[in-house]
Amino acid sequence: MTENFEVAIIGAGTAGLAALREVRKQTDNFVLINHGPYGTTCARVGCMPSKALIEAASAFHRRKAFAEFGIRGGEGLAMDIPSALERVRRLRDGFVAGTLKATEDLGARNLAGRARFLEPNLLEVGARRLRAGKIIIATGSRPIIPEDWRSLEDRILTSDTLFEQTDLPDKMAVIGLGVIGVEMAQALARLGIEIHAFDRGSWVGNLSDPDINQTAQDCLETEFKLYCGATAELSAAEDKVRIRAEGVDMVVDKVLAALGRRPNLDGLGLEALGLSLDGKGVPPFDPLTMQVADLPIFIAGDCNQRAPVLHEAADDGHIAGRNAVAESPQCHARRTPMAIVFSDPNIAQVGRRFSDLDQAQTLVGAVSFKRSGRALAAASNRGALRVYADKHSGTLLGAEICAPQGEHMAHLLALAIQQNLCVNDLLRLPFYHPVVEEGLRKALRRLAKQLPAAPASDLAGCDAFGAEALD
Ligand SMILES: Cc1cc2nc3c(=O)[nH]c(=O)nc-3n(C[C@H](O)[C@H](O)[C@H](O)COP(=O)(O)OP(=O)(O)OC[C@H]3O[C@@H](n4cnc5c(N)ncnc54)[C@H](O)[C@@H]3O)c2cc1C
Ligand SMILES: NC(=O)c1ccc[n+]([C@@H]2O[C@H](COP(=O)([O-])OP(=O)(O)OC[C@H]3O[C@@H](n4cnc5c(N)ncnc54)[C@H](O)[C@@H]3O)[C@@H](O)[C@H]2O)c1
Repeated sequence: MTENFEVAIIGAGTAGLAALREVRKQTDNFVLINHGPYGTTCARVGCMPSKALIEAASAFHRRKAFAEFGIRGGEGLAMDIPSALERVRRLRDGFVAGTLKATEDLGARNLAGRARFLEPNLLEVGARRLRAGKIIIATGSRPIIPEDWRSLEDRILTSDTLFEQTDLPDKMAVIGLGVIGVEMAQALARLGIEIHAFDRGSWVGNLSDPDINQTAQDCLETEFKLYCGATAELSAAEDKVRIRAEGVDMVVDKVLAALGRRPNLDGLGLEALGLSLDGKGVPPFDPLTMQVADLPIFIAGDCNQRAPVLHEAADDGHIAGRNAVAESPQCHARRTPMAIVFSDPNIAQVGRRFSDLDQAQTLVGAVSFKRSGRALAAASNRGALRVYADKHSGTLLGAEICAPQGEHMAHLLALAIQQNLCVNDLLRLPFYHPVVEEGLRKALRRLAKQLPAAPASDLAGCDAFGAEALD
């Protein structure tokens, strides 16, 4: 017998739950299908446990600046890694419990099982057949592990297993220096583990501006060994792992694989939709409506690979949920792109990527944080930032950042870009003293010098003194 629903949501992660919140406002005739653990990737194995580990590692790392501040005894401090990991899991459990509240009153409308499309409106879950007017795919993604690494079994960790460890070994490799690789390599190094980090490409943290990429590499290299442009070959060495790459032959205890994530779309029966899928198995969809081609199907969150970060997954789910219960799909304006790597210094990207800009039409304002007054006071004076603006109008286009408290400057810039502000508009706004944002202002002033001057009566035209205590 086929059961009938107005809406079926596949996946109870951030995107699926955001969709559920919207669908429930309009109908009770829905079903949520989830295959795998509940609790969302973000809370269970993603944003939250990773940030908890980073905080522990950074707190311990701070001892290295103690002598500079006149604090003695920092060398005598020790890291208790099992306790740090226990705290990560304790916090994680609290975050997961919070997400479970979203499904606790669903009863039979919450179905544990793997969904598979038989037709665009018909799903199979185990022995059950569910027909739904609209279907939302929100199945997330999973870490990529190359097939030939699988024989190394638990010597290969991923973000799915790292936080489950009760202790960590003395020497590890991190392979892949995108977002997870950079965050975790630095955190593990700060916990006291000898880290060797490899990427087959030459970019770290998904940056695309060569100057900021170099700055980021210079900063990270002071804490662990970086091998960029090195494809690592792995093999077993007794109970350890041998790593060979150009000029490298070493044995490590464990490897953290951070090679990217694959969308959980295989096994969903998407071939039943009659669409051509891209190389990652993603069907064509409209990012403004989340609709898949012209089908009564929506695709939200990491599984569509558009912007695999939390707030975008939540927005995707919101749009998909609203459109699944709308008479016809409505377009939604999307937010200014923003990505933050929680390394120290923070690495961030806002607005358009440097690599996507037409360089002939773009002005750049750059600043180093080596002499930032506030960063000097905090002994965190390293990093740089580059802001991009349209050559003719001065409109802010984007920025790439590797700077202390870069996460906050990224938000400020995202706000300005979303409001279509120009360089001088932003320079007219207040900057307090002494804050790291004065560094951003310096970069903006350098941009302003390349644009027609602001009116003399305008505070946007204030010059710098060139002394940390005056600017
Ligand atoms: C280590 C790590 C750190 C991160 N840190 C950050 C951060 O600091 N900031 C940030 O913005 N983002 C971060 N992210 C990214 C963020 O976690 C994701 O973008 C977000 O969680 C994606 O949500 P989602 O709903 O698409 O997927 P998920 O939360 O993974 O939900 C997918 C759900 O679908 C279920 N499912 C899968 N296949 C099927 C199927 N066939 N049938 C039914 N159900 C299925 C899964 O069990 C899961 O419950 C991080 C990710 C990782 C891995
Ligand atoms: N702070 C955050 O917002 C945050 C934190 C963690 C994860 N995430 C999300 O999770 C997603 C996945 O993160 P990720 O770091 O796994 O992927 P990623 O795509 O960011 O980086 C993967 C890296 O692995 C490298 N790589 C791939 N195959 C390789 C190989 N065989 N050998 C060596 N290097 C190889 C790539 O060159 C790339 O630099 C990201 O897209 C991100 O959006 C976000």
